[in-house]
Amino acid sequence: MPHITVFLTANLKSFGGTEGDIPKKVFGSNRLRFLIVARKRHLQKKNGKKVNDQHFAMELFGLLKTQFIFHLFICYVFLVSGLIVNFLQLCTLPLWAINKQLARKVNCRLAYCVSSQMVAVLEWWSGTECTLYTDPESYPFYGKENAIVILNHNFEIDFLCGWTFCERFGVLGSSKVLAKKELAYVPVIGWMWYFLEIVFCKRKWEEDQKTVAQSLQRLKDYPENFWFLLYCEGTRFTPKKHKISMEVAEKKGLPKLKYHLLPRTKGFCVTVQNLRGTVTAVYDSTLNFRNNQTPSLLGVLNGKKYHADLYVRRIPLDSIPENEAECAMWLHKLYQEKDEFQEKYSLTGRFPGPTVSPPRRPWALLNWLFWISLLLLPLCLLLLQLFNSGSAFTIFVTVAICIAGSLAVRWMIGQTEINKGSSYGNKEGLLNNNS
Ligand SMILES: CC/C=C\C/C=C\C/C=C\C/C=C\C/C=C\C/C=C\CCC(=O)SCCNC(=O)CCNC(=O)[C@H](O)C(C)(C)COP(=O)(O)OP(=O)(O)OC[C@H]1O[C@@H](n2cnc3c(N)ncnc32)[C@H](O)[C@@H]1OP(=O)(O)O
Ligand SMILES: CCCCCCCCCCCCCCCCCC(=O)OC[C@@H](O)COP(=O)(O)O
Repeated sequence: MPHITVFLTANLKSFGGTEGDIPKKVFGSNRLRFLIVARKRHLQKKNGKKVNDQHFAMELFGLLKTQFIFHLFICYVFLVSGLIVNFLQLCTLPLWAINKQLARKVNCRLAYCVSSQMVAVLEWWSGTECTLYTDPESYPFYGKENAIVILNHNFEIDFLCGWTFCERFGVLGSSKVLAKKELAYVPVIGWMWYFLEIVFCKRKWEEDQKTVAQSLQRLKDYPENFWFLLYCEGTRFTPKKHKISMEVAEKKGLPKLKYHLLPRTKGFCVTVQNLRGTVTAVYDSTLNFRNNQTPSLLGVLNGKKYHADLYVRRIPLDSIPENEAECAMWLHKLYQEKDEFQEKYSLTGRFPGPTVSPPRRPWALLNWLFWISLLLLPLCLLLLQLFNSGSAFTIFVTVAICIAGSLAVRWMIGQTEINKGSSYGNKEGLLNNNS
């Protein structure tokens, strides 16, 4: 109880209360009662109606979610559990030589332990909602076949929304992406991807041509259903990158796009070529957020609720041309259609067709709660022992480790931020550079 009182007092202003709301000589739970009454009065004034206890509890929970201490704890659980998973993945190395398919299955489950934590934070902590616009005839295929997913790349958490859909259709552990090589070095996620056989590229075609094709060939006998995600734009949308890519479009005689960068076609063509016979369809996916929201991972950590709309069209792989030039033109045409969908969304606030909200499954939450309960006790014991020891040196070292850990996670979160993105696509043609 005392810590809640301290917390509420510290946040009195953001709670809408004033110092005058709490009599000076009232302490403990009585002080808490005064604080709650002050907050309820503020909410009542704001909403113009009586505030019930449930509404008040939700408000309080919302405020708790913005507290840095909780973010630190979430990141601690993510980092430590992630490193444990990385270690376990390393232990599966001998298994690859004995039973490759079993090793792959084990690694899918281990990867799920990590990625589903981020999904749990999105779905259960921030309460973000995801609506799927799709043809009911395609729905039964989702999660039951291998597919190439094409997605627009405008949002900092678009990959996380993708993961949420993977989770809801049961392919989260096994799903793949054509990712830039830099991500392979990101602790936890990048290291985990190595064992998931994620396909990496340097975004230099001369070097990627061979390695990407080889990595794709390895997926031919993958033992689990997977979605292979391709961000054909190759980089995240910024006004500068858009302007340059439209100059390229003009030079190539292609129609201009308003909401997308000009797609890079080589990765798509090589993927279709190498996964023919392994995947059965392309899921053309267009993502947007309601009310022009610009979601971020920090927003999600702060408990901010977003509403994602995803429009998915299932296109059988057989209908995509085999010839490379035709395949490239097919992709350009697809992006012109995607641009029209975005235009309609910006005018009407919705995509075409019927909607469905595939339900959240409990597994991501259960996995997260498992790691929280496993790692909370050791943390408490460590902190207790530390402060009981009274050794200034030990306390200093622990604080230094905590600061280093926090900076590492902040750097990882930075990888998702568009303003810290690469300069790829900032310069036309051969002048591209990835730094
Ligand atoms: C039911 C539910 C359905 C769906 C649910 C949704 C999703 C869930 C699915 C799966 C989830 C799984 C995992 C997700 C988890 C995390 C993902 C995280 C992030 C990773 C993402 C990335 O890292 S994106 C970056 C890397 N990927 C790519 O770049 C892919 C696209 N790129 C290519 O294909 C490239 O061709 C390449 C990389 C293979 C090679 O790169 P290079 O630069 O060498 O490209 P090109 O040779 O193509 O470039 C030269 C050609 O491009 C023209 N050009 C030059 N300048 C520009 C410019 N500024 N804009 C556009 N085009 C330009 C140039 O003229 C050349 O043209 P050519 O005609 O000669 O080709
Ligand atoms: C449980 C929740 C804990 C949250 C705290 C932990 C945060 C850890 C975050 C790790 C995130 C690492 C995953 C990286 C995915 C980034 C996807 C992405 O969008 O990459 C950008 C590239 O496509 C293109 O790069 P640019 O050329 O635009 O530059």
